[in-house]
Amino acid sequence: MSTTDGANSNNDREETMSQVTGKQGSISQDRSAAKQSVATHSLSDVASARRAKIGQPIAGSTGLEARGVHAWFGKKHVLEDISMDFFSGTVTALIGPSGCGKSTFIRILNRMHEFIPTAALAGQVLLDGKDVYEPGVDVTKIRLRVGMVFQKPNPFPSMTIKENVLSGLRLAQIKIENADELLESCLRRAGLWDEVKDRLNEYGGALSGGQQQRLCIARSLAVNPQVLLMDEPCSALDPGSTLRIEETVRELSASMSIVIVTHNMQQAARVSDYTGFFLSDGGPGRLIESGTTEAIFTNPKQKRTEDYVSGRFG
Ligand SMILES: Nc1ncnc2c1ncn2[C@@H]1O[C@H](COP(=O)(O)OP(=O)(O)OP(=O)(O)O)[C@@H](O)[C@H]1O
Repeated sequence: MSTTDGANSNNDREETMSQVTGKQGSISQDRSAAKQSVATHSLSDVASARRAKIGQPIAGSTGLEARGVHAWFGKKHVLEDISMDFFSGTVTALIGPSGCGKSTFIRILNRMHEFIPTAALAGQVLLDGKDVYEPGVDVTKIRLRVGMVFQKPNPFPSMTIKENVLSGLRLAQIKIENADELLESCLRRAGLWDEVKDRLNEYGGALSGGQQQRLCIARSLAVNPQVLLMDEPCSALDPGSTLRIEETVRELSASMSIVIVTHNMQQAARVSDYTGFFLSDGGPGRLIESGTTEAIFTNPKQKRTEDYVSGRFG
């Protein structure tokens, strides 16, 4: 189908949005005004959008901001000039074809990129206005405030369910008064309590894949993160477990900022408030467009975004 045919193109976009959300999308008939520059949403846009939906933003937190981020592996430039805002109380999906730098970008957000010996970066990542890459910043504290859930569930196999949830506290040498209360609250927030409350001393490895992933989410929650980064958290899971994790993401987003990398357009549309579309045209990955998820799926400014969300490539 021709992508330059306006009528067909609009029909395709309407179809895409109704496929991914079950709703009819409203399509702008005129794309001539589309800007060629990268669109980013400001913290105030995010805040006001979210305020309208769920009330006041979380006190004491201004969120996470990436400013002009570049990344390299050795001499290979893999990310170019990425700026995005992630406000508390919102979910942002990062989408784009394989290899465009989504995982590298979220690893930069909690200083995991520097684990790789050839990795380098430029730019700023601000957490509540302070650069996490400033000299003297305690990296362990950043990783406690900005937690991460990976593609493959990775509970500690030789630890019980209870030990897994509380393991982050032990590693960070945080002492707490009432471990059992915290254990229950984390497992409840991760949507796993009812399934494991009578099995807390069994090994984490005895759980199903979906349960293991929710155990990993509970483990992240125990150290009370402000931001949760999720790198394709459902790609190894069946559809039922995927929906359960998506419900958990929506529930958790009331109290933190969540950034989720996903190849699943339906998932991006179901769980996120904002979406960023990344693309590499052979060179470094760039943020082609970001905005509200509804705008990205129903009325993208860039043709490449439209082509990607319509499944024409990637
Ligand atoms: N450890 C590494 N060493 C060298 N190059 C790497 C390394 N990790 C990633 N890259 C390269 O960096 C680029 C971005 O990779 P990245 O994994 O961030 O992309 P992605 O969009 O998350 O891909 P996918 O959707 O397949 O997970 C790719 O060209 C990849 O080959």
